[in-house]
Amino acid sequence: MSSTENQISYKESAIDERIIRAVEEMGFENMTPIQAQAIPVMLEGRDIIGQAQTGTGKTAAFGIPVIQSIDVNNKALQAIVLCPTRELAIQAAEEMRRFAKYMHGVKVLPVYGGQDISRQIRALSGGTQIVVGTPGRVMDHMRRHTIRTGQMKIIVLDEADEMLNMGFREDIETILKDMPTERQTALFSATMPKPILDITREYQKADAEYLKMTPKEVTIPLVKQAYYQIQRKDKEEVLCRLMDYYHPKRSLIFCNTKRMVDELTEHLKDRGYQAEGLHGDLSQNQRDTVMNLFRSGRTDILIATDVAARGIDVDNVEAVFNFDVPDDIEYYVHRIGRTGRAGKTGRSFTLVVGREVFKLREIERICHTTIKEKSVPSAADITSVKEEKVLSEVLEVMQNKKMDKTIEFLENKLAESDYTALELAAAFMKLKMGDDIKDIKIEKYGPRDRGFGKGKGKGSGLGVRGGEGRRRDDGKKYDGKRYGGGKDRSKDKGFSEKRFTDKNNDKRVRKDREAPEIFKGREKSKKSRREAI
Ligand SMILES: Nc1ncnc2c1ncn2[C@@H]1O[C@H](COP(=O)(O)OP(=O)(O)OP(=O)(O)O)[C@@H](O)[C@H]1O
Ligand SMILES: [Mg+2]
Repeated sequence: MSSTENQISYKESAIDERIIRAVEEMGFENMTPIQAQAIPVMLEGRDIIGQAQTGTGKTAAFGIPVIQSIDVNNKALQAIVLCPTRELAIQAAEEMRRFAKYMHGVKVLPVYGGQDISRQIRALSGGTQIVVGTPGRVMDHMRRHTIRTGQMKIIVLDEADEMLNMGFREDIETILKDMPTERQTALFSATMPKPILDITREYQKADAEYLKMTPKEVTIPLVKQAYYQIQRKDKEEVLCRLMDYYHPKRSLIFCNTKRMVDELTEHLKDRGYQAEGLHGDLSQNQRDTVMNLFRSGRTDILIATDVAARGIDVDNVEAVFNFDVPDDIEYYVHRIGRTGRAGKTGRSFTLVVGREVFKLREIERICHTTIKEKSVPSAADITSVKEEKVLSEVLEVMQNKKMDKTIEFLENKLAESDYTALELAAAFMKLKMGDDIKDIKIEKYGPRDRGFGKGKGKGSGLGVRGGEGRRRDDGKKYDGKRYGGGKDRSKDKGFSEKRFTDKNNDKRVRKDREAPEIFKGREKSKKSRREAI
């Protein structure tokens, strides 16, 4: 992790030595800031809201104290961690199991929709003390009395803002009501929009600690952010050029709809890229297979809807592409946060068509970040990058392989031909480089877009956020009305300016304004778009 002054090692903390042993084996040396601040508070048994940038170790910030709080002699369920997606539940459960490696007798179980329930029931009856699950499936088990909350001590809401926003609010309330009132409630996320922060007060004790580790900049500075102003028809071409130019080790590409994910996956596969798609319409098995392929590196490009935006931690994701500009600012933050994790650097690329540039300006303004406009690499740029790459591979072969026999063979062949050795080398390079890159000219604007995107945008109304139609893990539709306690949603308009600011420090007054022309009609289309995720 990035070094800061006053680093605290795990050894200096009140963490159980068996957990420290496991954590050190995982290669962690010093606590990240959120861990250093949150772990002591949680070990004291106090309620907490932990807000820290993406990839800064929030899982350990709650995972370690949850494990330490378990009474190993008690086989009853003692803690629940709720996550918005199945993939995240599996991931968080796995990380917690690693922390608990030497805490013999602690049992952690992931529980999520789409998985055989009878198998889960058997596992639950075998003395599981910590459940990590999606709200829908946890509720299901509560109804069946296969999860009993009577002896629960801690509940953690990972990606709390997302879960409360997505329409899990009722489920979460039901789960909380079922738990002993003396329980400890912890909420974590990289983003905590103010309306959500207000809601959280209902769930926590009055002395709850709000730890905000996010400086002004909500996005992680380790991610170099760029955008490309292009025409819709060139999106695929530009994406491929960027991948060829930067050739990231592993990439995550986000689209706004399931359909787009499928189309783009096909397109990239046709062009010879190793890509897999992930979205909510796939079966659990398919989702698991795709995630495993990506995690193991057998596929280096994952194309996904926002199901993969929150919390997913895959090593060496060097680039995140927003094939579509996300609808919500939070999603921009979480999507690009799949890279630049645990102190590593990363890049993000956002493809912007026409007036979408105003959305980007809004994101920049609210996140206090800079997204640099860049021009698309030309066919010549990519060719020279490819040439350099092939040449460096060739040089490696020259240094490391015995070539006497091959040289002899080529000498004989050349002697019989009119070709020079240089021509032969050039032909081999061509062969290795594949087809010539089409020299299509990429224009910034189409005839209808001309004149947009120049100068600073006036704001987009992007802060108008809705949960309408967003789909949940269990396939039910989200009920936007639940958000904000069923209040009139129009009141939520424009909270964006304040969403990332500390309540006490926020002196700014938001000028009321209407969404510019371009985003009128957005409300209408939002529902159908969300349903397609
Ligand atoms: N102290 C540490 N030292 C080194 N690596 C760490 C440390 N703590 C956590 N990590 C690693 O950092 C990565 C990111 O951690 P984690 O997934 O918990 O981030 P997060 O804050 O929850 O991010 P997000 O907001 O995206 O969910 C993981 O691979 C984790 O194993
Ligand atoms: Mg996380």
